Amino acid sequence: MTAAASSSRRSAHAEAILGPELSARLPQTKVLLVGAGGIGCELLKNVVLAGFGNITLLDLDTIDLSNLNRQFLFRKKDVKQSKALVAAKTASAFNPNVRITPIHGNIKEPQFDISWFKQFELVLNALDNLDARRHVNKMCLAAGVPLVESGTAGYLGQVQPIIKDRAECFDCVPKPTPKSFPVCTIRSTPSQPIHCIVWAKSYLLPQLFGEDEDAGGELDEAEKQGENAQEIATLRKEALAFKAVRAALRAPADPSSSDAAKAVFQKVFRSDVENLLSMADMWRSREPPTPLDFEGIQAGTFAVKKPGHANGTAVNGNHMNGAAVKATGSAATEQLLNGASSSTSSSASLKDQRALSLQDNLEMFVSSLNRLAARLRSGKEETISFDKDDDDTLDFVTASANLRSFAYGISTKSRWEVKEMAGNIIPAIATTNAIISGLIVLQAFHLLKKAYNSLRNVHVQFRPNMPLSAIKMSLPNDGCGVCRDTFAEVLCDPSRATLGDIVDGILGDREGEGSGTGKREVSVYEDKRVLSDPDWDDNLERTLESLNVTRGMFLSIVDDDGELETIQVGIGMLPPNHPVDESPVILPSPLPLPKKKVKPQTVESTPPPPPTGVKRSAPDDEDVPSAKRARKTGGPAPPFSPSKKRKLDEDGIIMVDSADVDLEDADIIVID
Ligand SMILES: Nc1ncnc2c1ncn2[C@@H]1O[C@H](COP(=O)(O)OP(=O)(O)OP(=O)(O)O)[C@@H](O)[C@H]1O
Ligand SMILES: [Zn+2]
Repeated sequence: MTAAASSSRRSAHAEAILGPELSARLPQTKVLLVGAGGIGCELLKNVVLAGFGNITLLDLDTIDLSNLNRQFLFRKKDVKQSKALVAAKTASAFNPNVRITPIHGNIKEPQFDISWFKQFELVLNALDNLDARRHVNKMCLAAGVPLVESGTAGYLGQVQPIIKDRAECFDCVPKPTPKSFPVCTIRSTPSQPIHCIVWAKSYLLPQLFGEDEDAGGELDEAEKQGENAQEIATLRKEALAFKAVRAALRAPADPSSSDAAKAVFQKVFRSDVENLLSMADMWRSREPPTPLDFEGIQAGTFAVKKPGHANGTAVNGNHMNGAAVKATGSAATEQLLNGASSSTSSSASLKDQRALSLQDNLEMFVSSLNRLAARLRSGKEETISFDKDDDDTLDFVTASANLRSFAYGISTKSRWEVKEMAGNIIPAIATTNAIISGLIVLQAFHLLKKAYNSLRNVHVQFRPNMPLSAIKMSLPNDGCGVCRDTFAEVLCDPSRATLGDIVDGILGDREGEGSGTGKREVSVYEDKRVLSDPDWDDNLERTLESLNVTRGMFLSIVDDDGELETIQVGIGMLPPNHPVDESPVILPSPLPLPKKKVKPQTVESTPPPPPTGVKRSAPDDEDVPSAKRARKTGGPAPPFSPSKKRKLDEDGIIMVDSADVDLEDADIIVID
């Protein structure tokens, strides 16, 4: 058979389904796939077999052994190789006519700017995190390229076509916080195993093995600002106590000694619990905790009441909302006998899945703490953070969480369960990825054909009588702070172009037809940094480079009267042949003309203009004076020190300050 005949037989089915026009276009259609993981591998196979001929595949990661159960373009020999490169190589063999360009990189890198995105007719996302999804959403809006967004979490999945001005963008609907726990639930009144696990992973472990934070300075500041003095005194006492145990963990010691472990134990499972117990009000309507006794547990003479039943938990996966999805946690671990050795049911024979007794947990606590301390003492690591695949940290979190559960009468979890919960693991299901990848391609066809009425938001759901639901597209949210902006691109040399060149250039003089909106009162931001406002123009004469504004970033020009849409100016690079003696700025033509805002209230993103006042000037000694004026967020100080709170936020676990939250209600873990 000739090559031509084989090729026409290969595409016969696709042609029959897609029709001659679309199938003739596909070999030339340039498509970008972002992510070569669970969805990405399936999707790449689909787009190659559907007949797309020019595919760019981008992923920042290398192949892990654990990917092989569902990422079928990879084999064992490929472990540690670039996902993009291996996937491209494997899938190229499915069609000799396809050109796949793999890129091993992060989609947020500056070279992937608006101009770069503009080369594609279509972008398909197969990502696993909100941050990257938000970024691609914005870049596609700015570049005017349609996007198909997707995500799966266990049995659930979603596909969302996004096209500027015609359908909601990824940010039109605020995403629910993945998980949120009131700080005091984690800190003082845990009632579920997950509360103890979060405490061990995101509070205790960083306190002992994370960066040494000068809580003192922050507390001084909080005191000056009139925060509750008693609370600050308690926090100060606690910070000092932690300083002492941190020092003990780092001091040279006999590796077989359990002194440091005992000191930590006495502090967190005894003194802190006793302190809490002394606040009688707290325990009027809930069971008081029991301080634990180190020697008593070791000797088998110490007993706590039997733990109650815990509910299943919620964990967070790569569902596109970043929302937690309820996973049916295994039944509450068996009621444990105090100090007795573990039960030996058949399922418990697997080492990681057995239920751990109080004694087992104490042993694991001491040994893991000593192992972690030895790592610090060896000088190879300065800090240690949680990693589900790091046995020492997993043991420590399992044991600490379970000991806390014992103190609070909560059921405990096996090491296996803790790994799943602390590592935010939802078992990925290859079939869901396959269904979603098929649906992505169907939506991609609608976009290519401009069959906008056929576009659908599709959900794969856990409902046997209706596993798929397809919803007509909603129009963009007028309050969306992302897709309601007006986008433009400026090509410039950041070392020569000033902020004023860009802002004045984009606003234009308004004398000629289509020449911008003219001079008006605006504030300029880069992300959350204020670079100028009507009363503060010092930065306008500075170069973008000196303001740390570089390729790939956006300058947001916000109308101070709040009447016109914000202009988002993407910073791109001058063409290589641009003469050096010419202006270092190429403005878009025509200049962007932002529309009147429908509603002044934005959902999120673009920060509101700061309050204007007297003219301020930037202090001379500051490199980027504007950074100082970044928006302030956050309410009253949480019981964690502010920097600790930030840490927890970054960790993906949001602590809600619960001063005015009803505890019973707030205990609910948010799920999508
Ligand atoms: N900013 C980014 N730039 C490029 N690729 C990204 C970015 N963020 C995530 N990815 C890629 O998106 C893919 C998502 O795939 P998936 O959800 O299957 O995750 P995974 O890392 O392969 O699996 P698991 O998290 O279960 O180990 C990953 O391969 C990841 O490397
Ligand atoms: Zn939007």
